[in-house]
Amino acid sequence: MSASPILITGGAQRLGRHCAERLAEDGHPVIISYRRERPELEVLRSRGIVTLPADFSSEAGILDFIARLKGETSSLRAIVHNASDWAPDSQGDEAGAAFERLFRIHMQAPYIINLHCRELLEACGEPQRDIVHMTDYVVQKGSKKHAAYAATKAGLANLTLSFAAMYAPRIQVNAIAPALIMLGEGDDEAYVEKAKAKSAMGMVPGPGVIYQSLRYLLDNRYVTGITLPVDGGRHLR
Ligand SMILES: NC(=O)C1=CN([C@@H]2O[C@H](COP(=O)(O)OP(=O)(O)OC[C@H]3O[C@@H](n4cnc5c(N)ncnc54)[C@H](OP(=O)(O)O)[C@@H]3O)[C@@H](O)[C@H]2O)C=CC1
Ligand SMILES: Nc1nc2c(c(=O)[nH]1)N=C([C@H](O)[C@@H](O)CO)CN2
Repeated sequence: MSASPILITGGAQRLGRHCAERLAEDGHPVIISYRRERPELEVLRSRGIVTLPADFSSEAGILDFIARLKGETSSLRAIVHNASDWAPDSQGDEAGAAFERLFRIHMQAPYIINLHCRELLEACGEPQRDIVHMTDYVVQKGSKKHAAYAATKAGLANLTLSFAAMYAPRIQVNAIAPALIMLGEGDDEAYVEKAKAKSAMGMVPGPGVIYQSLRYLLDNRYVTGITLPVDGGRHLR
């Protein structure tokens, strides 16, 4: 029986792309979702990674993606809910719609996909099946500038507990809570120094530390319902 694919949502760039490429190098079939077509997707396709368009900002978009995913595969080894929008808080009339959009991406999409795709994970004939939620260190402390982002990631963190209890023992459900892993294109030197100083390790590690953490969860038969901090010791500062 051929191996079941691993799905990474939002896998066209940065952490998701890194993990997709490393998983493919490790011999796993990989499916990613993306929202915007771009040249980098051809590189992923050339490496045998299946790319499916998805926009999780509406329930219809979530359900449309699930239908196409089920047309692509009859089983899944794992689902990594990585898609995310680090949007700063909107002010005024925009605030409600912006909050709702982050709720859909960070909470409703993982929730509906986990419910509708349980059957794909159950159909996997391999010894282990996993769901991994990408949350964030700020779940623990909130954020003055990204309150809606932090709150919806906190909701995703709580869904980890519920789905771990619901799906045990056949499916393990865990979260990874990064802090600063990769910089954004517009980050200037002052921002970098300030951001690095927030953790005890004082560094910007890059996406390899996330793949190491994902690998740990995918390879460990006895871990479920946990959140793995990958934050350089933010709590120590
Ligand atoms: N980078 C970091 O330092 C940190 C990251 N994290 C978390 O780790 C994960 C990966 O981070 P990172 O790689 O920086 O993520 P990105 O900000 O690069 O976002 C990942 C992908 O999410 C997709 N996405 C955004 N909105 C939607 C939507 N409405 N529907 C479908 N897909 C959407 C984007 O797709 P497209 O590009 O195709 O539009 C994007 O490629 C995220 O969950 C993030 O919150 C947490 C803390 C720190
Ligand atoms: N979807 C995203 N979420 C987050 C990002 C990002 O680039 N995309 N970046 C961060 C920052 O690195 C933050 O951790 C710095 O303190 C948080 N979430």
